[in-house]
Amino acid sequence: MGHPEEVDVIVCGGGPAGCVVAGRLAFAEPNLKVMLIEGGANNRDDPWVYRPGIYVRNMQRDGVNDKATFYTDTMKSSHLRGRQSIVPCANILGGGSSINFQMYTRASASDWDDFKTDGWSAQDLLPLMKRLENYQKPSNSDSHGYDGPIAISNGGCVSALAQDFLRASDAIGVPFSDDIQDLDTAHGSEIWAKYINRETGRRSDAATAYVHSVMDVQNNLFLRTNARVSRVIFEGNKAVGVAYVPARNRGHGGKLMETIVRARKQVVISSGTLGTPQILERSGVGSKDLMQQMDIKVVSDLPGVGEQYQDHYTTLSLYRVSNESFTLDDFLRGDKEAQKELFQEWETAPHKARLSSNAIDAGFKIRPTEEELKEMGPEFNELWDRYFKDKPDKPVMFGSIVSGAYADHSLLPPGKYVTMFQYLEYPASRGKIHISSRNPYSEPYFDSGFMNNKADFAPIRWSYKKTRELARRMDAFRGELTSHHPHFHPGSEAAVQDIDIATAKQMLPDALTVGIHMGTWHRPGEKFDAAKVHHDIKYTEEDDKAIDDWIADHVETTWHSLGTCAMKPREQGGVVDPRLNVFGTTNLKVVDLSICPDNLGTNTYSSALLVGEKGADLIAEDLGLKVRTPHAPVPHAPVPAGVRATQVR
Ligand SMILES: Cc1cc2nc3c(=O)[nH]c(=O)nc-3n(C[C@H](O)[C@H](O)[C@H](O)COP(=O)(O)OP(=O)(O)OC[C@H]3O[C@@H](n4cnc5c(N)ncnc54)[C@H](O)[C@@H]3O)c2cc1C
Repeated sequence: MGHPEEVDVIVCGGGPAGCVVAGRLAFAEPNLKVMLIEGGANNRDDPWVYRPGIYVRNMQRDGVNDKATFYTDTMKSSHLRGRQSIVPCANILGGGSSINFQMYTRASASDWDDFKTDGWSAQDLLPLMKRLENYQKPSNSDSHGYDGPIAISNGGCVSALAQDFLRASDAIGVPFSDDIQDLDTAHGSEIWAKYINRETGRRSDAATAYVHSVMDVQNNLFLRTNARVSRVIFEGNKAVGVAYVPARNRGHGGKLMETIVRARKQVVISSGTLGTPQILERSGVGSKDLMQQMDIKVVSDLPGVGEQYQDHYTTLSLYRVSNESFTLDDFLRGDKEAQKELFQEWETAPHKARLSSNAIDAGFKIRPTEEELKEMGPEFNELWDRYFKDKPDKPVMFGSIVSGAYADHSLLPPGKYVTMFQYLEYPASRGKIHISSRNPYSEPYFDSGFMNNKADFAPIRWSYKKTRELARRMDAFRGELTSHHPHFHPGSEAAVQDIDIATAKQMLPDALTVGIHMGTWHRPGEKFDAAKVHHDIKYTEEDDKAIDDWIADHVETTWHSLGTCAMKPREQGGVVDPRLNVFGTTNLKVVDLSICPDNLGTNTYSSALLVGEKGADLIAEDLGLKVRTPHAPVPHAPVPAGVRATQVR
């Protein structure tokens, strides 16, 4: 069917927030014509999307996999010791939810309250948090929902390493809980839940849940993919449509091939934290000075557009584990037998296959003790007093274990690994993104801002030590992979201990070099025994400096971008009002994570969905409609009516 040239509502960008808005509005009123325009490809029934265990492939950057766009810092950063950071974000229908790691967590109640915006407190948003969930885990918390389109479960399997992690967590003072996503708990560990449907084994992405579901039963939702929105069309200050170009710039004699679609009622920008400010600026909404430099007519002078970029910061350390452990390493490094076994398992019984998991089975949220705070320096302590002290529901760091190396396996020695992820949840550093030209194919000016506030070093240093202590107390622990740890002085107590001799001999029984001695180059590791680990490693000032250098050299995005079009008063640099209207315009809203005025301590898919649900309600209200629940049936994943998903079998 051809596409209409005029519709009622246009949604630009098919990430989680955009899919929720488009799907909810179209389902609310079959006579309302809604168009969703997405820059990437359609994700429908793509096995490289819906099989949960293959997600790391989405981070390949080989020119064939185009499911992600890679934003690189324009300038080298002195805060990263002269390095440029890279932030991949989604370029596919479903946005981040089609390529992300599927880790389910939620923001703390105080995160929403800290927005200090009418209608956006945690209490206001709780019904919407429930509305979006099909929670498939047992829980004592009353904060989850059971009839929504997004499935949350433990996936098809939970590895034994997760239990090992949880026991070791307890040993370092982080207690186990059955649900730390209750909006309150800030110090505890759990079996980490996943956006995977327990009944089908499939990834629970936002396009399948909100868009394909509606397109299966109605014909008022028009989907345009591989189409990049270049700008919003205004009549005066009123948004009346958008122009888009083909996603790939394939010549056309140097001319822009723009197609224009008109919107009778509303234009919604949902192109994500890094995409949305670029569309606004190309449309004349942004800093007046920048518009004038780019020769763009100013529609609304909003200097806050593209500013206050935030993320969470990841460092990761790799540990060796016993040869008996199940990890994804052989599968990931391309071992034919391992791949055949796991893919076949998926084909026969996807709901209980090892691939219907992300292999990230356990994790924790942590806050420092009074003693630990003393070690964390004046910059972090000042932030602590101002930001964390009186908000006991805010964790400082998350940690999680991956059963396998999250790394390029061609660069690793053979063997089995676990990855300890350390995530800084509320960095004090800030970055920015702005267009460098009015041409939609031009690279923007991007400054991730990573580590540009010194307060961010101490909590990452602290959590590196914590996860290291945890790893050493796991029964499966067999050493630390030298290349993925700080470079401590070889004489220091903190010096990294690589694989132990017993495990190395088991792994390579015929090798002539296992155990050779060449001083600090090669030294056989002592046989390891977790039961003998009773004290924490003591770090010197020099060791701490080695950790800080390692952080500057390696810290990267957690792919949780937010904040570049903040919902706050215009005079404070705000871009949208509490109803998500863009200041100085009419019929134009922004609905995605760019609207967050402050950080959210969570893996952000849940928050993007929530912002989408809130945006859908606000637009429905503007149009005199009401969102219908339950939503249209999700393809492959029917939710039996009236029975809690946790009780269905
Ligand atoms: C690699 C990765 C791993 C992650 N892991 C997790 C995880 O495990 N758990 C979790 O909770 N969260 C995770 N996240 C974060 C989560 O997926 C995001 O926070 C969420 O997707 C943000 O939603 P959004 O709607 O704001 O924007 P996005 O998901 O960024 O969606 C924006 C959409 O707009 C499109 N777009 C951009 N520009 C244009 C344009 N000009 N025209 C048309 N379309 C455009 C993009 O292609 C994209 O589809 C991860 C994200 C990534 C990238």
